Amino acid sequence: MLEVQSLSKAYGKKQVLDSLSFSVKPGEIIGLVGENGAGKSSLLQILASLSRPTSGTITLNNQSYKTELKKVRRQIGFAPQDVALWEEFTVAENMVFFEKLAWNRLNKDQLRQLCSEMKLDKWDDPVNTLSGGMKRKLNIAISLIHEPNLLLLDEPTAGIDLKSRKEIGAYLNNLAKSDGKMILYTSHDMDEIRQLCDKIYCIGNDPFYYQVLKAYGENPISL
Ligand SMILES: Nc1ncnc2c1ncn2[C@@H]1O[C@H](COP(=O)(O)OP(=O)(O)OP(=O)(O)O)[C@@H](O)[C@H]1O
Repeated sequence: MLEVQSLSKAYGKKQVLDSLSFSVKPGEIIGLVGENGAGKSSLLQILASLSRPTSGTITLNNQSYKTELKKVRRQIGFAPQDVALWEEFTVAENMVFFEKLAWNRLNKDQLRQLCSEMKLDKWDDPVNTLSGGMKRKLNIAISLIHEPNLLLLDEPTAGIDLKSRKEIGAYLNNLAKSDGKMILYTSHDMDEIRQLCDKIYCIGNDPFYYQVLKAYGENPISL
């Protein structure tokens, strides 16, 4: 379980996140929504342990981000908004490269299987010949190599076609429901969020998203 207590983040004098408290249980998919600049990416970066909060506490499966960071990091998978891949190398070469940086060992067949589960079958193709959606799938596959418990995805479906969205959604749903992974996910697509997520957290001071989701009959939680 991920537990966040009174988490705040300021950049200089600019307060971005103000005393957020929430939790995520195994098997839950949480949608994070909010206007541009509300702080969604800032929150994911803090939860990915790439940035520090100004104040507040976070624990993952009872392990503290402050005192047990090494153990915590092993349990986190993060796919940032910007796709970071070796463009000239093939899908296979990228997977093998990132496997070398991971904590656990997977052989080539297992890495290929990970890509196939994402419906990414271009194993021998250079990344610079892939579509944006395929690159995003590869980014997610890479974030799963070390079998994290907590998966943080920053707009994984931005700018990709409906079929790939559905495939990514189905895959994430399976990861949560079959493997018990905790997934936090940002998107500006309300239909997708409503279909995929168990809970929706609205970040920021603007009540727009909250009101839209209420009008859809959802029960969003304002953080
Ligand atoms: N490293 C930084 N230094 C200073 N300000 C920052 C930094 N990172 C983010 N910010 C500011 O914090 C605010 C929140 O940014 P963030 O990227 O977290 O929002 P977001 O909700 O993810 O936005 P978007 O939907 O556009 O991706 C913005 O005003 C941004 O300019």
